[in-house]
Amino acid sequence: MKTSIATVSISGELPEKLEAIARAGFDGVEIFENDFLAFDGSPADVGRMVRDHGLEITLFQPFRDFEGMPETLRSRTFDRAERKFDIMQELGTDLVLVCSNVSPVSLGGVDRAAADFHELGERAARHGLRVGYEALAWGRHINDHRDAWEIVRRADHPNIGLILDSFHTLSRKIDINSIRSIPKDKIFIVQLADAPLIDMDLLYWSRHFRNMPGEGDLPVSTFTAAIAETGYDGYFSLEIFNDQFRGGQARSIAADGHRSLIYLGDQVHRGPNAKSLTVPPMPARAKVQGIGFVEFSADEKDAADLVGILETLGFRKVAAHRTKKVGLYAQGDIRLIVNTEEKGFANASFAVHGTSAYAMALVVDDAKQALARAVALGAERFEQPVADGEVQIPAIRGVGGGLIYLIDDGSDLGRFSEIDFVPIPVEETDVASTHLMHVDHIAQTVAYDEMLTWLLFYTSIFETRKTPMVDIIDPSGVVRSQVVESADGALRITLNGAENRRTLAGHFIAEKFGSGVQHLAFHTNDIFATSEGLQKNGFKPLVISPNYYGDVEARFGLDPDLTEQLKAHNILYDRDDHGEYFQLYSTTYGEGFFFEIVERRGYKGYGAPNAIFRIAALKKALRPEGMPKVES
Ligand SMILES: O=C(O)c1ccc(O)c(O)c1
Ligand SMILES: [Mg+2]
Repeated sequence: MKTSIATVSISGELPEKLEAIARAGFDGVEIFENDFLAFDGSPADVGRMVRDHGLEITLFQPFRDFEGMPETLRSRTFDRAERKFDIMQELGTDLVLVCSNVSPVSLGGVDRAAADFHELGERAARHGLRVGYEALAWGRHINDHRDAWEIVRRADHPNIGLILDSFHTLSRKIDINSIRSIPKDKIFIVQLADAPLIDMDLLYWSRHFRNMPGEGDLPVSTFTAAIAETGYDGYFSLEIFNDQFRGGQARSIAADGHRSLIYLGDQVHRGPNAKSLTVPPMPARAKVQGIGFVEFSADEKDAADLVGILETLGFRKVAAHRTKKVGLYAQGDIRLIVNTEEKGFANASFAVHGTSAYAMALVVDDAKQALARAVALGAERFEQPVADGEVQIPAIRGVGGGLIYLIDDGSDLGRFSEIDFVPIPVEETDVASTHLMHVDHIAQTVAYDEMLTWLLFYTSIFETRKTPMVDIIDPSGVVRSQVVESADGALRITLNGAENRRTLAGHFIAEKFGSGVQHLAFHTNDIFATSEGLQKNGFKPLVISPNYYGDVEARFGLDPDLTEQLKAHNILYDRDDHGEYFQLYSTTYGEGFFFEIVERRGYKGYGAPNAIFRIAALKKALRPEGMPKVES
């Protein structure tokens, strides 16, 4: 496969778009007519600029309202086409996209349209050009690729072919099997776009909500597999009309687009009957076995406070780094690292973001393979000098510039804590046991327009899936929440996208100077026993409004004794088809970081219905005692 993207998919002026597209690694670019019209250079200038970036123009588009025009308008339509042919020759591209006619005056009839295309093919051939026909999902007479294909077939001209666009086919739920019988040389190019499932007018949905393959809910990989089965191995071109992308960062949108195509190619290539698709070789998605550790960067003063909280949570210092000011705290399978080094990446991260959980380690089957896949998908590798004999753990940059370490059990990477750390002998302590077992989930807060970037990042590199987006109501706005999780729950990451800085999540991003881990949730098998241990340790739970408990009792028909217990321990409750969920929160630490403790009795979700109460309580706790509310 070769990769291309339409200029319409990216924000900025044409030169900026091309720079971003080239830098992201695309082979080609579709020139959208409006981008060309708004640019004050000649078509030849544009062509040169594209080629100077090492790109090829895959097509020029769109040419609208061509086929089936009544006689009076027909000859003008052909004249219009001739003018486009001249521009294309100057630009240096041989393909134009004709989308199906939407004009109310256009006439139907497959043979009439085929005759028009035959004639257009003759004219295009004189210029050495080709014409691809695409069925818009809202075309007046032609809105199904099967009908467009029939017209192309009847036009019977070597310079006339078909353009398939996943959005138009999938938005109308057209049978994908119908693609398999199209000869590959009649598919002139394939356009790809995904979209979230929203029930709305097709044209509006298409023009505003498309997103990169893998970011939405359409079966784009099944569509692409059907195309690969024809033997087609040409350009796959992203054509993404998206309001958010138009206003976004050109470089990151382009990078996401390239990642989405490479990931899609890899997925399709791994399936049956698609071996003719040429894709960059890379290891399969990494299966995550668990969270190896979470690392905080802090200065000495903040670290003392943080360690104090960790102790109330029942953690104990179990090892100290051989050469660095780094301590390892553990409980059950949970390992937390507190790094107070005055140099290196952790310190740089502290300087920018303050105390934060800036790194996490994922335990995978093979860390080197996982790293190779991440790098093949455009992730940024991270390395910093290590002392002699210490382990260089493979790492990539993640959310907010933080780190994701990749460790495995098959090499020294899994034993880094034995190699780099000196154990601290177990002492008698008066810290009560709190029965925390493993990290249940890691909650990362990101700017709203980064949500799709990180969803694609995690799902393309690791064996995970994303859950549908849910809206979390914060008293000051909406926070969009979406989960990335592995099937067995070994990796669970909740991504929260904040649209404004008055929400708890938005405040966190503003005060921390960027995205990052906002809370860590630990699992217990007995939340009431945990709560008792926490109380003994002086842990300060987040106090939940008493009104909550009356409602929860009524909603779920809870035994009043249970409600009383929940209330006494400030535990939130939820239930789904699989079971029950219990949640207990800490108050906030610093600018809105907190801990959560959960008990899942079969429950699969994340307590979204409780978020509004939790957020209200956290915001109350964030405000200094007696101070009026500053934000509104
Ligand atoms: O929305 C449109 O008009 C439009 C134009 C050209 C395309 O290739 C397309 O998929 C949609
Ligand atoms: Mg299209």
